[in-house]
Amino acid sequence: MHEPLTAAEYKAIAANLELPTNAFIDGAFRPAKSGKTFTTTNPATGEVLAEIAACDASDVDYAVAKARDAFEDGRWRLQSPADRKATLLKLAKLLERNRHELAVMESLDSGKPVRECQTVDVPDTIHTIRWHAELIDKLYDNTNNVGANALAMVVREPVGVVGCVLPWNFPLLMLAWKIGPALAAGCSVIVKPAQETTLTTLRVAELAHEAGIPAGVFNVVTGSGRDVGEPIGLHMDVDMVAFTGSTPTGRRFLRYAADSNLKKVVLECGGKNPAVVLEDAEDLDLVAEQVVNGAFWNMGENCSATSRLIVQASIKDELLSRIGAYMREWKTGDPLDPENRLGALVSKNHFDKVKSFLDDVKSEELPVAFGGETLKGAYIEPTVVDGVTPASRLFKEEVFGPILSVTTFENLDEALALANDTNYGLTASVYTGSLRKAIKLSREIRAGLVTVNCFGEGDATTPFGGYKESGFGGRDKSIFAHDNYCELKTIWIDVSDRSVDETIR
Ligand SMILES: NC(=O)C1=CN([C@@H]2O[C@H](COP(=O)(O)OP(=O)(O)OC[C@H]3O[C@@H](n4cnc5c(N)ncnc54)[C@H](O)[C@@H]3O)[C@@H](O)[C@H]2O)C=CC1
Ligand code: BAL
Repeated sequence: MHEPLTAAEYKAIAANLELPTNAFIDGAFRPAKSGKTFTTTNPATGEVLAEIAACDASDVDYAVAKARDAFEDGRWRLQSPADRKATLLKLAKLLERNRHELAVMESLDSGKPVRECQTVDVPDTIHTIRWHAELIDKLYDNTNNVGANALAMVVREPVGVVGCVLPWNFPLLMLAWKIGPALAAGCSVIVKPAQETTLTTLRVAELAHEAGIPAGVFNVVTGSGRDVGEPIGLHMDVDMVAFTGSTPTGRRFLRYAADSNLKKVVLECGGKNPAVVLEDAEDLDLVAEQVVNGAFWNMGENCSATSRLIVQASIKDELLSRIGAYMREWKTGDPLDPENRLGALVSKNHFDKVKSFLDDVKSEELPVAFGGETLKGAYIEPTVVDGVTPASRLFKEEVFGPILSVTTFENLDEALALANDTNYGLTASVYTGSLRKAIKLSREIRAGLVTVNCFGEGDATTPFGGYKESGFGGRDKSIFAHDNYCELKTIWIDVSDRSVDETIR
């Protein structure tokens, strides 16, 4: 069902797309109150795609008021679990019906290869919504064993109005990671997509309305971080913010919460993720394939991207030659051509940031093993840089682009020290044929997700999020994500003899 189409078929869909341009509040598309707009462009061509409503604090206030009304009157949260589940499953079906349109819209707006949008982003988005829908009527509240004199219940209640502030690298999927559990829990949401990638979020809101999610429950307020993100963060009537993006902006949300109503904050931020390859790794072809996938999937615009290859010195040359062979399969070019595995970077600004790392590589005279050049437009060749030491900016800072650094080690302790030599702690991969070493490294690397002899983000059942400056307050995905969007309430009822009516006794 999610097989890619041909380039000609994708281009035909692109030519006939109707693009949403207004915010979606209280069940309807609405322009910004100010009437202002911003331009969204296709980063692969520079072509203008649409003028989108540039909302501000007054639109946020309106959306929060509508979301609060919806929450308080219970039009969603008080529906039976079976009814909410049915509506979210209907949304999953509508996403499936519109899968080609969504894949093309995502590709045009972000520069992502349509092949990835079609085979990864859209199906994973649908699966995420479905997984959280299916969870709704399978959760039980607790009755605790507190003895004969009391009845103690611990029940989950939806946290309330949730601001979901999203990044541009996986617009559909990050939307699903937030709204899946939030809507399943019974919350109302105000989604703020990244300005670079607004289109698919608006389309999903429209489909959610068609599926039967009541007005006011799923709102999208479009605009900049300053004009929309900040007012959400500072709002006194927003109960929680779920954020994915950079660590500096994540820090701001903690400040906003401290300066307003102590709203709950869950942050999923950056990474500087190592792949540690030991000389006893059993299959170097598999390692090369996984490292290339980890480093260059989504142009490296991925918080979980493998960005530091930490390899035992004795096998470095052999591994690099196999990595080079796999890289030949990763063609860069027109995102609407399903032959291409890398598309354009998301914007000229971001291209300039990633290019600055290539400029550093040149000025530090680091050996470039593969790639290293920019291509016409916002494209950067997949690049592998050898001989990188912990002193280099490339070893320390998140690149968020297709550049992999290579550093060697001699023994396990050195490997572990290099892997942990970062302020981040999101993901790591370990490649070894020794179970003992795999367990030692996966337990001692300080990261929220460690994959052994593979690269990936787990599936819908496993939590995703980071240690250290990669995350705060909770995890995305899995039943743990559902818990983020719930408050726990204890109800303690005295059932001791003294409370029993004498006439009944
Ligand atoms: N998943 C991740 O870990 C992501 C990491 N990044 C990293 O961040 C770098 C910068 O990318 P940006 O798009 O600037 O990320 P960002 O963290 O600034 O943006 C993420 C979201 O926060 C909003 N935002 C920005 N400034 C805000 C503010 N002052 N108050 C409230 N909301 C605000 C944005 O509009 C967007 O919706 C990238 O180069 C990459 O290194 C970017 C996107 C995703
Ligand atoms: N890879 C999914 C999470 C992120 O990049 O933000």
